[in-house]
Amino acid sequence: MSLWEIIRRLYPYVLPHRRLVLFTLLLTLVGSLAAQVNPFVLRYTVDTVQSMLDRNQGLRQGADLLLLVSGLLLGKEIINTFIQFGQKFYGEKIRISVSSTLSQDAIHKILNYELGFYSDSGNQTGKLQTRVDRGVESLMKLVQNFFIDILPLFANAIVALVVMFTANVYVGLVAVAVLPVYFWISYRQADKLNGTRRGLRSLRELKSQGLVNIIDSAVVIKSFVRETYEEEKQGQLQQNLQAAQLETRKTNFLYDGLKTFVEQVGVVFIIILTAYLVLGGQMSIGAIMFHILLFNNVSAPIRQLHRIYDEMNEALTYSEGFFDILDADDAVEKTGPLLPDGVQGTFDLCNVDFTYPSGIQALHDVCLTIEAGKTTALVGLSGAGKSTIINLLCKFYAPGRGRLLLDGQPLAAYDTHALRHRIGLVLQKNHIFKGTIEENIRYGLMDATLAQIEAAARQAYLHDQILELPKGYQSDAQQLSGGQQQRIAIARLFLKNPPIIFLDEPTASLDAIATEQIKNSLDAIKQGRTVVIISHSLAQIVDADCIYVMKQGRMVESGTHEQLYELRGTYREIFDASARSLNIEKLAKVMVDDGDEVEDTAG
Ligand SMILES: Nc1ncnc2c1ncn2[C@@H]1O[C@H](COP(=O)(O)OP(=O)(O)OP(=O)(O)O)[C@@H](O)[C@H]1O
Repeated sequence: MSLWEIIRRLYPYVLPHRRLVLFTLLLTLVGSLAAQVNPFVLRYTVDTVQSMLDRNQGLRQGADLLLLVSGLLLGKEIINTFIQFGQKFYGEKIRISVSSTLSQDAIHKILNYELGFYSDSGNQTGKLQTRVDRGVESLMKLVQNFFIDILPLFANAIVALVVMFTANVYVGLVAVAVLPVYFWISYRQADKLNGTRRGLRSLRELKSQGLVNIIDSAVVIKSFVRETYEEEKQGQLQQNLQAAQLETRKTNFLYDGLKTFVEQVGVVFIIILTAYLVLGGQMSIGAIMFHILLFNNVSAPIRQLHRIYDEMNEALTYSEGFFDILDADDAVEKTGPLLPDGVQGTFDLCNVDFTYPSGIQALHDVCLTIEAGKTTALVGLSGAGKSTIINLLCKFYAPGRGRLLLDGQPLAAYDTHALRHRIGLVLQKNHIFKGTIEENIRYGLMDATLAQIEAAARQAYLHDQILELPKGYQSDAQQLSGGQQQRIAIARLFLKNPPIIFLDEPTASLDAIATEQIKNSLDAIKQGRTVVIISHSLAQIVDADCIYVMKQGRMVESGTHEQLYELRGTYREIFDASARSLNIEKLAKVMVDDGDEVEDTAG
């Protein structure tokens, strides 16, 4: 991305603040004129003092001059303080507003992209976060630099150069002659730092990620007694970091020294030239001070050049990744005009193929019908493609080939948000947001009353457990156990009360008692609704109106439990394996013996 392109992209963001920008520019102009006051005042002072000395005048006659000079310099400083405050404050104001609009735009876009966008290798959670943070940060540095550094410093330099040329063309030429050398050294410095800084940055990221990983995997590290191994890994990183830090410092010291040398050579030339002109009677003695101070105004911005160049490079590097996020228009979720208000909930998949963006083909020529108002179960071994079907039914992804219909209409033709309002989804692992239990359940219906939230929690068999917590519904939801968090997800479903329900292993992380309670609750909510359930637990699926059996992305069998059992195919294989893993024979025997005992006692 070129600098021009960045300016073009930032323009609409800065445009709403045009008055502020104009005001800041005006302040910059006044500031750059004020910056030239010192050289003029000092030249006047030196020349006047010189002429007073020539006339044998002393301190008494010079008092007025001192008063005037002090007044001028202090007055200028007071004005300068206000100007600098204005420049920095308004520059910062523009920067902060532009940065929050940019971040908000990125969030808006990301929220509206389809799921495939997140699973793209460049957009995985951490990477996306880094791209947004780095992009906004580097662009903002550019905006900030422009108003706070680049603009004021360069305005000062240009005004100072003009004054120098007006005073004497040769002096102006000496000042200009130093600039290319200065530019070249700064360019070399920035170029060299660019490489080392990038290395330094990635090492810092690795280091901080390393610490996060240690905390996340503390249990595994400790249980395998790998503390020394992890410490050595971090130690190596630390050493690389130290080397990179030292290299950056070394480069800076070297080039800064060179620049100071060139600047001083410039000062020496200006002193020699001005002294020559003074001795030749072409200038007053005050011109020496005058030219040195003006040259200082010219070289000040160039001293910052490598930093400005460096930050510009950073903006060029990171802004591309950031604007790519804003520009991913083809990833925006597709929607249609059809409102699903009266939908019955009959889904038809005909010859559906589906491949994830990563290239994994999860479904091959799948045909199935999910009947409205009935419970359909999807059964199959891990990775068979069951969750993928739910992903397609929720419109998280679109099928690659084949037809996907809802009530006879293509699913793609439905309004995506309206459709999702009618769907309730409970997964094996549901996200619990940072916040209270009440806030987390409320996610199912944002304007629910506390009574409705409590009722939903009761249906999910969570209410009594919440009341036992010291802060009740205000407790931190992320501190709950896995099973309790699962019940929050189920409470959300009860609160949302949708006509279509997709359950993907809804009771996987619950204990036996909770599983039974939730099963009873879900059985109640299932009545009259379209339900698709995925479960490895037989108890959850044997009652289903229709069971589809999947194997390696293909639909291999379908029917009721009894029909599939008799078929002696894949379903029967899974069923028998489940029965064996549950040790059903022994459990049944215990239950029969227990029953006999009860009968004996009764008899
Ligand atoms: N987001 C994704 N990106 C890429 N591939 C995926 C994604 N989700 C699933 N897959 C792949 O698609 C295939 C089917 O996965 P799916 O989750 O649908 O299986 P499943 O039958 O639900 O399995 P399980 O019972 O373990 O949940 C697997 O090979 C899986 O690796």
